[in-house]
Amino acid sequence: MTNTQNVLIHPAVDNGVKQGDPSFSGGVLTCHCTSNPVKLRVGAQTAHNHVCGCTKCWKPDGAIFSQVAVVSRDAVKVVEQAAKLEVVNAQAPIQRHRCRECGVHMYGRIENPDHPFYGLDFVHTELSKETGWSEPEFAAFVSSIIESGVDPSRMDGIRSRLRELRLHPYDTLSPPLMDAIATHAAKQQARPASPKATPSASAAAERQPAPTRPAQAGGSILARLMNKLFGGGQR
Ligand SMILES: N[C@@H](CCC(=O)N[C@@H](CS)C(=O)NCC(=O)O)C(=O)O
Ligand SMILES: [Zn+2]
Repeated sequence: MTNTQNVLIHPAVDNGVKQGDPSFSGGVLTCHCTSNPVKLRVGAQTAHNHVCGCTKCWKPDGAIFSQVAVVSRDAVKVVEQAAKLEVVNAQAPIQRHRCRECGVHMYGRIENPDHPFYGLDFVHTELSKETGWSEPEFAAFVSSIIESGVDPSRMDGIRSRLRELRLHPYDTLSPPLMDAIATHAAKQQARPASPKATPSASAAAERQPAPTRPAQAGGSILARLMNKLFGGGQR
């Protein structure tokens, strides 16, 4: 059995995941500057909170995962020191606004209205003193921690620890989020997500070799959408 002792994920979960309060309605996130910190008011409960192993999400010192949740962009407002914020990468699908002094990411915004998650901002609720934020539910982009320098031999222990914490490890996003992305892709393709085959059509399909799709520049619509969603490796 894999030893999960001494496996640290993120300070918010290392001592057990603390359940959120469904009636919680928001709070203020503060950057790490000791003077004139940036403050962000998030006026709603978050959703889809998770730990993320990707190299792009902000992590506190020493953590191998970030903790990140989504909230409606309408609920997010910078209330102090907005001038200290800069966008990490304006080309990335998620435009992460960080404090240029302490480096903490205050919020990530999707500006592309065609993105499946348009309308949602990404926030790190550990930056708030308030308790009751929605709890992390799963672990995303787990294999990506190797890109940050984690030795691949540690992956079994890390995945076991995540399971112990009931943060199911996925190498992309959770099934509900991947389903939302695929549903968006299917709609963009202007065909129903689950076309109903008539009995005669499916019998005919069994007799016929599978039709080959015309080659599309950049691959399938889902592949292109995934590229648009997660970017092409730029930081
Ligand atoms: N393996 C890549 C994965 C990066 C990635 O796709 N991150 C996801 C989860 S945060 C994403 O949505 N990226 C979009 C973006 O960074 O704008 C890495 O670790 O850098
Ligand atoms: Zn991430």
